[in-house]
Amino acid sequence: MEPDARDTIAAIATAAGSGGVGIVRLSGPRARAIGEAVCARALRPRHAHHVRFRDSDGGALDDGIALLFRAPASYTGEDVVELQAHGSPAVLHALVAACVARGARRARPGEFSERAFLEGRLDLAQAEAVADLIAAADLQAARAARRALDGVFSRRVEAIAETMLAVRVHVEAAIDFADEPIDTLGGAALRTRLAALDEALDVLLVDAERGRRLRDGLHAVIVGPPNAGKSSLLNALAGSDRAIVTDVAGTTRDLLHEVIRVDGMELSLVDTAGLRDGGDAIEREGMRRATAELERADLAIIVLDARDPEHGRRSVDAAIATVPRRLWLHNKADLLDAPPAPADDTLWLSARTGQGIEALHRRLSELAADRAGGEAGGAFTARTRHVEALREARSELADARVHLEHEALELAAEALRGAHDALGRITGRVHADDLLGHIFSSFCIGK
Ligand SMILES: Nc1nc2c(c(=O)[nH]1)N(C=O)[C@@H](CNc1ccc(C(=O)N[C@@H](CCC(=O)O)C(=O)O)cc1)CN2
Ligand SMILES: Nc1nc2c(ncn2[C@@H]2O[C@H](COP(=O)(O)OP(=O)(O)OP(=O)(O)O)[C@@H](O)[C@H]2O)c(=O)[nH]1
Ligand SMILES: [Mg+2]
Repeated sequence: MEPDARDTIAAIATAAGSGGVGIVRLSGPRARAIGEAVCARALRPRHAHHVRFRDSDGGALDDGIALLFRAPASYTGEDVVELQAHGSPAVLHALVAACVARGARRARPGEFSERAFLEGRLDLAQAEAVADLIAAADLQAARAARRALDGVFSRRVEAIAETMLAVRVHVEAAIDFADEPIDTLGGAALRTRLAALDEALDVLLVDAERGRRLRDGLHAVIVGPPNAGKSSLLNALAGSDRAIVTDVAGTTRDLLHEVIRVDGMELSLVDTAGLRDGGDAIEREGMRRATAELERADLAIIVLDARDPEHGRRSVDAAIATVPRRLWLHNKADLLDAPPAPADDTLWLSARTGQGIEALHRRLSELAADRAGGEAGGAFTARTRHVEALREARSELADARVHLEHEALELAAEALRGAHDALGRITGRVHADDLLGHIFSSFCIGK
């Protein structure tokens, strides 16, 4: 849409509920006219005016501060007016209604940031970082979202995309000289560049996966042999009788999800069916689901019976092979005669008496703090969508390299285009409208 064909949107920008101050924001070509009508006076750009806000009949609604930002120097890149009133929901809703009466439309969720994107003020990953910053549960996640908003992630994507483009141009040019072998057309240089691209993508993918954990928290799967106390542990951590606990081995069959907070971070926990050879059809299906769940786990919490920790170890070891982090718990420590000496990666505890649960919480806190790989690295937040796009880019790039080795230049060009598009989707250079709708509709209204 052309900027001047756009309508003017209005929404409460501050959180729901009462507060000291509440802000109604207008953005669009008529923001100034509507704002000046509500304030019954002219507004000077970037000047704080103390004014009386008026409804459409001229009645006084409140007094407050009005600000005008002229396009393009505003958050959205359009004319923006802020009406900063007392933070009463009744007053703020009436202010929005006063704007609507003068021709504004109520904004959809995320529409201010969507406009900032459409005006080129933010790219898509940065706009997503705005939402991630607002939703950040702890300071670590907030700092990382702030870096993504500053473009730390986007710049790395763009740098790779730029090299990718140069490589595409090279390959497309080589297609025009199809009779020549690629090696006379700078094939060696091309191979070097592709290898470097591959390397850069790999490094970025690792950082983006870390960024996803920063945003989404950790996903932990509780595994172990039947009857070890996995469901009891879930209940102890969740602080409720979420899962059925019995002394029958094979009680849990289906996956059971529960989310807890560890120092602000979301830790999603999944209780699973005990792993063992055999079992009935239902139990075997339960074990299959447990194993599948482990494939997307950041952390395996392994529960063993402290009296016989070797029991069931073989099935457990096989199941957790791909999980990056493990926490070994020897449960039912209350049944041991003598408490064992503490060890680094093993905790002794009792889900029944609660002994050792405190130490487990401390260990989980450390894992929460470590999830970004330490603060030093300038970590940024990322989303599953970004991680998947990077994986796709990497796999297309791998295909391109194989095609190139076989002098299949057209196929190589096609794969490179796929890789380039996948990168473009991260920053929104390449986008489908339904992708935008999907992303911005998950924002809050007024952002
Ligand atoms: N009152 C208020 N506080 C707020 C916001 C807001 O919209 N209103 N923000 C909303 O998210 C955040 C700040 N983000 C903003 C981003 C850009 C511009 C802006 O006017 N940019 C212009 C001018 C730059 C300048 O003078 O420094 C520009 O980029 O051209 C304003 C706020 C947080 N605090
Ligand atoms: N003494 C003692 N008993 C426990 C402890 N934790 C669990 N139990 C008991 O061990 C039995 C099995 O507990 P569950 O939590 O159902 O074990 P599970 O690992 O989920 O078992 P499945 O779902 O069958 O795989 C129950 O009788 C629990 O009460 C503990 O710390 N100490
Ligand atoms: Mg169970």
